[in-house]
Amino acid sequence: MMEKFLQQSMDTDEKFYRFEEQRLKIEDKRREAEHARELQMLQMLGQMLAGISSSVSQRSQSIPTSPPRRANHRSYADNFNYNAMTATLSPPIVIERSFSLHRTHTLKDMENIFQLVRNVIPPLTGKKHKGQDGRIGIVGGCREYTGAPYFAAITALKVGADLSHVFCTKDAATVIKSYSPELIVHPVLDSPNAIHEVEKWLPRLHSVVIGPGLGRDEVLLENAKGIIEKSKVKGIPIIIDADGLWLISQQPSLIQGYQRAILTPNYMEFSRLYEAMLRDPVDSSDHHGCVLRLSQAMGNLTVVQKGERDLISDGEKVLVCSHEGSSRRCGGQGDLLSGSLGVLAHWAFIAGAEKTNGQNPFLVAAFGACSLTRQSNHQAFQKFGRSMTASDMVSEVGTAFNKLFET
Ligand SMILES: NC(=O)C1=CN([C@@H]2O[C@H](COP(=O)(O)OP(=O)(O)OC[C@H]3O[C@@H](n4cnc5c(N)ncnc54)[C@H](OP(=O)(O)O)[C@@H]3O)[C@@H](O)[C@H]2O)[C@@H](O)CC1
Ligand SMILES: Nc1ncnc2c1ncn2[C@@H]1O[C@H](COP(=O)(O)OP(=O)(O)OP(=O)(O)O)[C@@H](O)[C@H]1O
Repeated sequence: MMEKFLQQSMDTDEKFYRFEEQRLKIEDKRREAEHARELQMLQMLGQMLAGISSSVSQRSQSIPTSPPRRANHRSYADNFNYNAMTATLSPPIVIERSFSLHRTHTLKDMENIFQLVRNVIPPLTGKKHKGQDGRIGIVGGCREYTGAPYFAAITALKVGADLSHVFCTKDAATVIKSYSPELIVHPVLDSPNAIHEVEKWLPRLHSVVIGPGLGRDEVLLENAKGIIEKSKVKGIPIIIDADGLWLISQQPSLIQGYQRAILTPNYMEFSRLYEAMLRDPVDSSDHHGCVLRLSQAMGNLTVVQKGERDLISDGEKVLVCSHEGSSRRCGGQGDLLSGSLGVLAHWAFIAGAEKTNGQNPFLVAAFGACSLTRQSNHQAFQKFGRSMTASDMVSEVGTAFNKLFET
């Protein structure tokens, strides 16, 4: 009886995967045709620009053979130099399906990227001092939203950062402190010299996460803008989430071309950004193309489009993370993602090209953070089902991390 049931279940699986494989092949063909069309248009555009001015013509001639220049991933203090033009016209478009629905490829490709994530995790040794494995700053937290910055900051610690700072409004600070004695909370975000107060800490921070629970108050958004500008000058990796993305959709040039930034939009935030940058609505039949185009339009910075499947792109590749989570969609899950990404982005950034096998470290970090969030969700859902909350996910981060990256 049991054998028959298992056989039937395997047959059904087999049929499903065969069907999915066919569907993916058709989808790939359609995308290839679309990319060929895009390349043709880009070439025409390059020719048109060549005729406009000599300086533009020099740039457009060099573009077809050279991919966008990457920021040096080794030192935060290095000067940053990026030519936004190269992103708009960059031709090397490679779609990488890291997690296709075809079983054999799925496991192999997923495993390869997991291995890269494992490579960048710093070893725990007796030789380090406090702070060396990560000092992360979260900019957000106002009267309405105190949970979001807490979730991001505590997740950063649970992933393995040594210190987690929250820069929030005065109102929010006591509340956030009361959630956790582990967090360092600065009640400065609505003070008259907020930017300066945060800037003082920047030399000691390895990455900043801007936006969880920031709200949309004009003064707070203006202060967040100043903090982004100061962080850019210092070359610090910046993760922008939630209301930080609202700010970027109003003023994309604030982060455009800064390749040490990672944007983590949910469905709504992605649509807003896409429309602001591409002047077109999102094409719901081509999610890969949309995330690729948004990343290119932003100057090849890393974009993580969260959803049923997370799509991660740096304008050259698209990674897909469909690691099993659950159907429970309680608020706060994106905050866990941005907090864990703060740490992983720092680790991947300093790890060096040999550890990431030459891959963009921020793609590797984003894949790690998405998988970890989904795994935490999965484990918490197994225990609590419909009553699961973001706090339950936070409790699972440690075991989820061990399961994915340390076994
Ligand atoms: N405990 C706390 O403190 C928490 C605080 N948080 C903080 O809240 C702040 C605001 O963040 P946000 O994401 O709610 O704002 P926003 O972008 O306006 O989106 C809302 C609109 O988008 C829509 N919508 C969303 N997803 C969609 C989808 N997949 N598909 C389709 N539609 C979708 C949805 O539409 P609706 O379903 O209501 O019609 C809704 O209208 C921010 O600071 C954040 O950090 C949270 O982190 C949670 C925990
Ligand atoms: N339909 C889905 N199925 C499975 N996982 C999902 C689904 N939608 C989102 N997720 C996962 O949940 C996490 C957070 O995504 P979500 O879209 O909820 O972010 P958010 O709206 O910014 O969250 P927050 O409530 O913190 O603001 C991501 O890791 C994403 O992969």
